[in-house]
Amino acid sequence: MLSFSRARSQGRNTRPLGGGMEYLEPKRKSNVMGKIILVVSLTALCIFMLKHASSFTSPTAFSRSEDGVTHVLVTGGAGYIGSHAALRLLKDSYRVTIVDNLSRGNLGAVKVLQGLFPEPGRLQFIYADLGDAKAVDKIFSENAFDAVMHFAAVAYVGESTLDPLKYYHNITSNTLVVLEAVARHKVKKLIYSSTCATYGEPDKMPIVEVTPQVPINPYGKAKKMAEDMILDFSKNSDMAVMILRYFNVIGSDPEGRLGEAPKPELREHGRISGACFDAARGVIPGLQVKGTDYKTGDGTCVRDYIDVTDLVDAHVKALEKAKPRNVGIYNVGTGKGRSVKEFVEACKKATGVDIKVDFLPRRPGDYAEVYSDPAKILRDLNWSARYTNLQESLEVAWKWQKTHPHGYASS
Ligand SMILES: O=c1ccn([C@@H]2O[C@H](COP(=O)(O)OP(=O)(O)O[C@H]3OC[C@@H](O)[C@H](O)[C@H]3O)[C@@H](O)[C@H]2O)c(=O)[nH]1
Repeated sequence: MLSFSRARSQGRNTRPLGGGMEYLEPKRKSNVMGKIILVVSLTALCIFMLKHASSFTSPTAFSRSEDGVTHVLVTGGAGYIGSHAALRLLKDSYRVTIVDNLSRGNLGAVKVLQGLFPEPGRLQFIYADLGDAKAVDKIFSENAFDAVMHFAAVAYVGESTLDPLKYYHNITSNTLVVLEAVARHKVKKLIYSSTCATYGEPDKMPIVEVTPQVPINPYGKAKKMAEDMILDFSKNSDMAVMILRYFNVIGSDPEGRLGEAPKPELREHGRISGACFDAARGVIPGLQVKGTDYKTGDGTCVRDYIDVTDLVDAHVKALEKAKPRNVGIYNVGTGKGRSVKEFVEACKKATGVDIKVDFLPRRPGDYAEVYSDPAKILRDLNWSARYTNLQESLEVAWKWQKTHPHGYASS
């Protein structure tokens, strides 16, 4: 049989096919013998490829874990939390497919990941909207996912009160599309990004997983609806489900590769961390603290700030420990509440900037105080937050912010 090296030495073109195989361009003017050899070689190549189909699939069709590598679909993987999760999964040798419509996420984050993991079969990015059920089904048909981590969602409490239909549609309808695809294609595991906002404003702190969920804003209500859809579906399914209720996520990759880069046009709805950094950089004149008359120690809202590195660690643990026909619901927080005023002081120290602060009336949709009891996740998944120093988490995030004044557009 004609070897590829000999073909090359004869000046003939070859190109990689993946899996260590190459496509051999036929000689233009060959004799009959040459043609026979070529046909035999290509037939042998085809048989070999069919037998080892998973190694030769195109870049838009990754395989399931038959080759020992678990394939995880990360929806919203171009976003802040999704990109950090994808990085962690890739570091842990998972195969990752990111699906994102880039409405809130950044292509720059995907490019960073592609630069870090360029090897074939590690990471693919598919630009698609989860609202497009046909496109989603095609993605599931062309790939074989072992697990889905469903991060993609709009996620600003303030915005949800101003544009509730966007939230109800994006969060519930898109989750339904994902669930239908998961069911049709028999994906074994689902890890869902839920939120402390589903609890609303409970009477008793800290919040445990059985604390009644009485959300008070459209964001929390839509997330609760999505949880309910997943729970109802899971009752007659073999799927392993983990629902993670995040508290307030901060920080960024300690190695400075990824960060939080919200869209500038959404700044008015932005989270406290983004607003603090924008104020420290001088992009906005100062930080607006929204509400000082809450029944809390200093009158500002209390939140439980969880570092994104810890959060993605919880996802990997959830993925590893998810069991068929089982649902795990976990709070992901530090167990410690900090007021907005405390947050601002920590941010001033972390950035070294004496941020100007203005005090404004309450923001609609806000609840006074939430912090988690993280005992259940420690007991079941052996997870606890390690980065619990608020200032240190903000210092790490600030480093990325300073080197990326225009977000990923700076890279
Ligand atoms: O500019 C700002 C932004 C926020 N805040 C205050 O800071 C506190 C935290 O607000 P954020 O918008 O950062 O976060 P929220 O608590 O509203 O929700 C956040 O945590 C739960 C997640 O699931 C949500 O996706 C996330 O947005 C609130 O009291 C808010 O009013 C300000 O005072 N000024």
